[in-house]
Amino acid sequence: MALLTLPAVAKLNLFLHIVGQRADGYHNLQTLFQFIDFGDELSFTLRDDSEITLSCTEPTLESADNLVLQAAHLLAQHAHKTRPGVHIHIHKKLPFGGGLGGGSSDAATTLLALRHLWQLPLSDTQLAELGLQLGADVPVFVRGQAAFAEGVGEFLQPAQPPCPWYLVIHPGVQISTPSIFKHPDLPRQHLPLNWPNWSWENTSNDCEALVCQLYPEVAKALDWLVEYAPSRLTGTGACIFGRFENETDARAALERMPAQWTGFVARGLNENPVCQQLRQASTVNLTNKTEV
Ligand SMILES: C[C@](O)(CO)[C@H](O)COP(=O)(O)OP(=O)(O)OC[C@H]1O[C@@H](n2ccc(N)nc2=O)[C@H](O)[C@@H]1O
Ligand SMILES: Nc1ncnc2c1ncn2[C@@H]1O[C@H](COP(=O)(O)OP(=O)(O)OP(=O)(O)O)[C@@H](O)[C@H]1O
Repeated sequence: MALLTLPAVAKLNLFLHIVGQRADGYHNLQTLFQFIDFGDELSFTLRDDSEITLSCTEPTLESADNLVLQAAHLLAQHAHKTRPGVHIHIHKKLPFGGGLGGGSSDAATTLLALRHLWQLPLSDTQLAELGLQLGADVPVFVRGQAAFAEGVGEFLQPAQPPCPWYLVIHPGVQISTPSIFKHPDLPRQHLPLNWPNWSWENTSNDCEALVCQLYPEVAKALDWLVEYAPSRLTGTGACIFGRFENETDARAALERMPAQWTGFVARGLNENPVCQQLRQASTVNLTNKTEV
């Protein structure tokens, strides 16, 4: 029986400005992160030995470089030697390489779940610092609040953007984040904005023009979606999202979406639901292995 079953939701970058580049090649960003109520699901079952094992509905992700295994092994370095082992199962629903932060969210949910199950005295700040070693998007999922982020994503200020309905479309291409950040034509000198003075109109995603040029299918999907709602690329793509005032309009657009793309409707969230669920789970009697 799964001891804990927890969500690992997606994020959107409501805007993404590249304001410079560090000496090590990483880019300094200004971005606004919001979660959406759609994502993967992770189940954690304690084992009788000390092994950490993984299964996934997507067989190609069942490997040692899965961010979930990396997160678990990283956290194990901070646990007592007698900590129990754990089997983690990922029910993958998020497209990978989609700019939705699926791998990062899975890693963050793993860090939060294992801190809870292994009862580790690590603060959110310490956990977010560990998460940053796994990926630039992990800290915001660990801290669990919609946020304006600077640096590579580690300097976070909580934010409360409006929570509209979104139609998220995957145009069927996979885009590697490093390939976009390495591209010579990527604009890297956006003038820093003075947070919290932002609006949809005075912001953008600086990767969007380049991604549309390199991947015509993304451009085609954006041209289609923008007829229904203000629309934008998330992260380095390939997913795009349109902002709707209500669910009915978002679902009506989804119904008309050309069949070659996949899409889903989701609500914006300013709190990562895994944090809410773990607060409730803290009352669970671990010795009885109660299911949550
Ligand atoms: C584009 C975003 O999704 C925006 O939220 C993130 O910044 C990307 O986060 P991520 O997928 O967790 O990316 P990481 O695994 O940390 O980095 C992948 C690669 O992208 C490049 N990279 C990433 C983030 C950043 N601020 N500058 C970069 O240049 C680096 O070459 C890095 O090796
Ligand atoms: N648990 C995981 N889920 C998805 N991808 C994973 C996972 N662990 C490792 N990866 C690897 O990470 C790559 C990027 O996946 P991910 O879903 O995080 O991309 P993304 O949505 O573009 O993220 P971002 O917005 O952070 O760039 C995948 O191609 C895959 O090889």
